[in-house]
Amino acid sequence: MDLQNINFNTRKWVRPEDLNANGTLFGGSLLRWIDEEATIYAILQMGNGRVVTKFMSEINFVSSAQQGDLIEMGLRATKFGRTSLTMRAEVRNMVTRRSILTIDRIVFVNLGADGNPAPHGYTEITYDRDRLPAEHLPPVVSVDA
Ligand SMILES: CCCCCCCCCCCCCCCC(=O)SCCNC(=O)CCNC(=O)[C@H](O)C(C)(C)COP(=O)(O)OP(=O)(O)OC[C@H]1O[C@@H](n2cnc3c(N)ncnc32)[C@H](O)[C@@H]1OP(=O)(O)O
Repeated sequence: MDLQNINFNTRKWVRPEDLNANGTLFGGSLLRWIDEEATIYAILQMGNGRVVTKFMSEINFVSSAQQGDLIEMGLRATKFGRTSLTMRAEVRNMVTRRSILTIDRIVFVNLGADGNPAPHGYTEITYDRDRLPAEHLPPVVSVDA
C-alpha cells in the first residue's frame, strides 16, 4: 500500500479494556475505531452527515499491538464516485511505524433525506473542514413507518 499520501490523524492509546484473551489489541476494538474514523472522514469529504458504510474489502491484521502502545489511524480517499466515496485505511504503531492493519477499500454512500443514494457532487479530496456540515440532521423517515 502506498503510504506516502495517507494522512494519519487520530491517535489511540491501547488500554487494558481493549485487549483480547491473548493480551494483545482486540480486533473488534480496532475495527470500531477505524469505522468511526472512516465515517467522520466520509462526512468531511462528502459534506453530508447522512452517509453509510456500504462495503469493506478484506481486512489485513498485519501485526498486533500491545497494552500501552500508541497507534495512529490513517485514511485517504482513492475514488470519488457519483454517490459513493472509496478510501483506503492503515493503522500503524505511532512510535515504530510498523503496520498493524490495512484495508484497501472502504466504500461509503452519500444518502439524501429519503435515505436513498444521492450525488455528493465532489471529485477531489479536501484537506480542510470546508465541507463539514454545520448542523445535525433529522433521522431518515421511512415511508413504511
Ligand atoms: C454539529 C455537526 C454535525 C455534523 C454531522 C455529524 C453527523 C454524525 C452522523 C453520524 C453518522 C453515523 C453513520 C454511521 C455509519 C454506519 O453505521 S452505516 C451502517 C451500516 N451500513 C448500512 O446500514 C448500509 C445499508 N445499505 C443500504 O442502505 C444500501 O445498500 C445503500 C447504501 C442505500 C446503497 O443502496 P444500493 O442499492 O447499493 O445503491 P446503488 O445506487 O446501487 O449504489 C450506490 C453507490 O454504492 C456503490 N456500491 C454499491 N454496491 C457496492 C459494492 N458492493 N462495492 C462497492 N461499491 C458499491 C455503487 O457503485 C454506487 O456508487 P456511485 O457509482 O454512485 O458512486
